[in-house]
Amino acid sequence: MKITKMHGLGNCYIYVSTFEESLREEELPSLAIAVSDIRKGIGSDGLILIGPSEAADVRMRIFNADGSEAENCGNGLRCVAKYAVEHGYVGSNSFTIETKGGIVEAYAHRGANGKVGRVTVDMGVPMFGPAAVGYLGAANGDAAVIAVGEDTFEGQLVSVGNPHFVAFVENAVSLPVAEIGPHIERHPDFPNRVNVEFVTPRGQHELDFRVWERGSGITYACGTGACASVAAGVKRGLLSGRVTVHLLGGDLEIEMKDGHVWMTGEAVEVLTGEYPRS
Ligand SMILES: N[C@@H](CCC[C@H](N)C(=O)O)C(=O)O
Repeated sequence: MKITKMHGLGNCYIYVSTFEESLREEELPSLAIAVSDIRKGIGSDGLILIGPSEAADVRMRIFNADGSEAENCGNGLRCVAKYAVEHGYVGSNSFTIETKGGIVEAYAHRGANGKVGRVTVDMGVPMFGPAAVGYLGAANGDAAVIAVGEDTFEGQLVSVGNPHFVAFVENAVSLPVAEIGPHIERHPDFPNRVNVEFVTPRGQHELDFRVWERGSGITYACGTGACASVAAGVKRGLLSGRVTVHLLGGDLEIEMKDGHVWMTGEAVEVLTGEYPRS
C-alpha cells in the first residue's frame, strides 16, 4: 500500500489515497492503530484517507491513533489540500473537501515550483454549547465545569465539526496536560469523548495553546482545536481580528470573519513509501 507521511506543525498522519488503494471498511481502525505505533508501525497521530466524494471535490476521513474515527481534522485538511493539488485530484487551487463534520473550502498557496507550502481553510461556522458537543452534564451557558482531583476546569463547549472543551487558564504552557487531559476527554458526561484545549491569551491577537486530543493524547498541534479556541476567545471578548496561535509545533493564523473561522498554516510532506498489508 502506498503511503505518505505528512504533518502540519508536527501533528502527523499517515495519508492513503483511496483514489488509488482499496481498503476494507472493517480494517480501517486496526490499520490506524498499526501505522500510528512508533515501535511496530510508522509512528503518527493517526491515519487519514483522501478519496472521491459525491458532495465535494475530494473527501477526507480521519482516524485517531486509537482507531476511533473523528469528524474533522484541521491540520489534516491542509495536508489533504496539498496532496489533492500536487496529485492532480483537483483542477484549481481553490476547492471543497468533504469531512464527516461537513464540507469546507480550501485555498492552496502554490509556489513557483508548483508545490503547496501553506493552505487556508474556511472551517465554517463554529457551534457552541452542550448539544453541539454531546455534553450531558449541567452547563453554565456554553460552558461546563469539570472536576479533576482537587481542581476544577471551566471549558467552553465548541464544535467545529468535532467536539472541543476550551479552558481559559492562567498559563497554558506550564499545565500538566497529560495528567488533566484524559480525565476531561473521558468524563462520563462526554459519551463521545472530547478534545481538550488549555489556552492563555497574550493580548487580543496572540494565544498560547496546549492540547490533549481525543483518541491521540498530546499532539504538537490541533487545527480544529485552535479554531475552536479562537472562536471561544472572540465570543468572550478576549480575542479579535487575526490571532496567532502558538502551539507546541509552531504557529497557526486563525481569524473569525462573518461568523466563519478561517485557518492558515503549513502543510509538509515528510516521506512517501510502501506499507505492507496483511
Ligand atoms: N489533530 C486534529 C484533530 C484530530 C481529530 C481529533 N482528535 C478528534 O477526535 O476530534 C486537528 O488538527 O484538528
